[in-house]
Order: sequence, then structure tokens, then C-alpha cells
Amino acid sequence: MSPQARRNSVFHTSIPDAGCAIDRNIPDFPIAQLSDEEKYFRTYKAPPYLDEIEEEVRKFIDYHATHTGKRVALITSGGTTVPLENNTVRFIDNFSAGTRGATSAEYFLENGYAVIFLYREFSLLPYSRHYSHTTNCFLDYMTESNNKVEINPDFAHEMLIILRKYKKAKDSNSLLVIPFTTVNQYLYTLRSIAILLQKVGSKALFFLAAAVSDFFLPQSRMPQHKIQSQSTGKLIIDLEQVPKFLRRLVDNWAPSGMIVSFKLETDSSILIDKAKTALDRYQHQLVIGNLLQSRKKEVVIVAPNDQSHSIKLSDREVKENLEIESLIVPEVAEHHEKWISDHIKNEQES
Ligand SMILES: CC(C)(COP(=O)(O)O)[C@@H](O)C(=O)NCCC(=O)N[C@@H](CSSC[C@H](N)C(=O)O)C(=O)O
Repeated sequence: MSPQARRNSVFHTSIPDAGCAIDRNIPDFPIAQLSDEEKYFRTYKAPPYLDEIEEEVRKFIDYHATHTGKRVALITSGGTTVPLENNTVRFIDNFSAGTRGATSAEYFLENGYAVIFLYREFSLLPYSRHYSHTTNCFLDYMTESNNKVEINPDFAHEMLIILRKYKKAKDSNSLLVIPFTTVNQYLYTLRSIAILLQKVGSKALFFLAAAVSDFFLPQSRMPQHKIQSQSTGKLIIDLEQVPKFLRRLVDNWAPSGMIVSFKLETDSSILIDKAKTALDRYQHQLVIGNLLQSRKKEVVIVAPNDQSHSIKLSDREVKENLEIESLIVPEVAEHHEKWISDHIKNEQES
């Protein structure tokens, strides 16, 4: 007997049945509000080059998913800008030289990761950071002999080590660098890369070292041309809050990736609490807290269940040029190892 024949009544969905009309006593459901992020992405245009970037990232991720099986770290680095005019002459910048990101990228590469380096254009890059933006002009690393340019012997040994690491990363197609300047470019590119990284699931690691603007000037209020100084001598700027993208990253863009954010403060008395608040609010995996003034020699690593501890370089280690990222990155990689094995276990059990 077919299921239909067994059924003792036929369902009619087209005849209105007043008895089942919506109970007017129940308050109306609020109309689904667009989240702040969705509102933002609807009002701000994507960067014109986004499709090309997505293609490059897709190829990079496919290559490693197919040929190397490497974990992929998306490292963001440098500060985002908030333009104040469409024809931008003035902008608000967030401080970051890019040292944290560029240095960490080198250590992730040494720890076997493929790295997508999303960085503020013209800020520090892995490997070249040792010779660009330094106090020494790059020409100081060279000498002339027999009418030829040679590497200054004082720097040759160290330079050879860095050159070999750089070429290894390049020849193994393990480093993809992608620029941003404005907070809008950063948010669109971060979202695109995060969605593409879903392909590698829990093997994706987000290491958010970029200094991201908290406020921006909506396009609707942005003057077309350079702001003229007012006779009043005042420049009043009415900014909006940048959507809390970390929530979106955790919930939607990168549901399986491990997410590490940085909390930057200048007041040591609030650093740990602010880092814990960020972890509670966004429910990601790690927050690395650092003070602007001591960021090169001390960080606090805040993990769920109140597990937090500091990593601090001794004066001797500072003098010996030990880089704190050489201690941070292996610890983050260890957390990631556990994150991946927990995911594999959950998948096997489900
Ligand atoms: C920028 C530095 C200090 C590195 O310096 P350089 O080595 O000179 O490059 C980095 O370690 C850092 O704290 N980066 C994160 C800085 C930052 O903006 N953190 C945000 C969190 S990420 S921005 C996220 C957004 N506000 C949101 O809440 O969604 C914050 O502290 O609030």
C-alpha cells in the first residue's frame, strides 16, 4: 500500500483556515535587521581589484591543499587608514610598522606553514624587513671592489641566512603577499580570503596582527575634494564605528579556522581585562595582548578558561636580538595542532 493510500486525510495547503490564522495576540516578529556588517558591505563598494586577488588566493590555497597539505596561516599586518576625502589627501592612520606581522610570517614559514600575508602597502615585509626601513641605508650593505658591487663582508653571513630562507619560501610557493591601505580594502579582502580558506577547514589559522581602525567616515559624508581649512579654524569629523568584523569572522567567514587576535593597549592596568573581554565577546581561540611601549619584548597570551600567561624577553635576550615572535609562533602553532586534532576527533565522532 503506497504511503498516499495509507494517509486518511489529504493535506490542502491552499484553503485558508481562519481557525489557524496567526494569533494576533502574539507580538509581531521584528523585521530581520541587517547586521552592522551586512549594512557596511551593502553601503561600501568592494575594491575594484578584489576578483583578481580572490583568483590568486584560490590558486594558492588549491596548490597547498593538493600538493603540500600544509596548514595555511593568514597573517594580517600593518595599520589600516580611514580616508577623509574621496580624493584622499588626509586620512586617519592606525599605528603599526608591520614588525609583528612580518616577523611572525617568517617564523610560521619556518614552522611549516604556507602564509598569506595581508599587509599595509609599504609596511614591513617578511625577509626584506631586515634591510628596508632600517636605520642603515640598503647601500651600506654593499661595497665596491674591482669596479664591481659586492656584499659588505660585515653583513654577508647574516644576509646569506636570510636570503636562503627567502628563496626557500619563494621557490616552494609558500608565501603570498597581498596589500591593503584603507580599512575598507582590509575588510573586503579579509572576508574574501577567510571564505576561500574554508576549503582547508581547521588547518586555516588567522593571526590578526593588523592595527584595524575602529571608526570610519561613511561615503555619504565623505567630501569629494580636499577639505579646505575653515575660517573657524576647526575641523569637525563625524565618524561611525567600524563593524565588529571579528564576530563575523568567527561565526560565518571562518567557522572552522583557528582565530588569534591581538589586543593593543597603552595602559597596562587594563590590558588583560580587555584581552579577556575580547575573547569572551568573540569566542575565538586566543588573544595576544600587548602594550604599544613594550610590544617587542613582552606579550600576554590569553586563552579560554582563564589560561593566560606572559612571554617576556630578558634584558640579555633583548641584547642578543632574540625576537619575541620566535617564542610566540611555536606556541600558537602548538595550540593550532590541538585545534586540528580536536576537529578531526569531532568529525570522526559525528
Ligand atoms: C600593531 C601591533 C602592536 C604590532 O606593532 P608593529 O610590530 O609595529 O606592527 C600588534 O602587535 C597589535 O597589537 N595588533 C592589533 C592591534 C589592534 O588594532 N587590535 C584591535 C583588535 S583587532 S581590530 C578588531 C575590531 N576593533 C573589532 O573589535 O572587531 C584592538 O586592540 O581592539
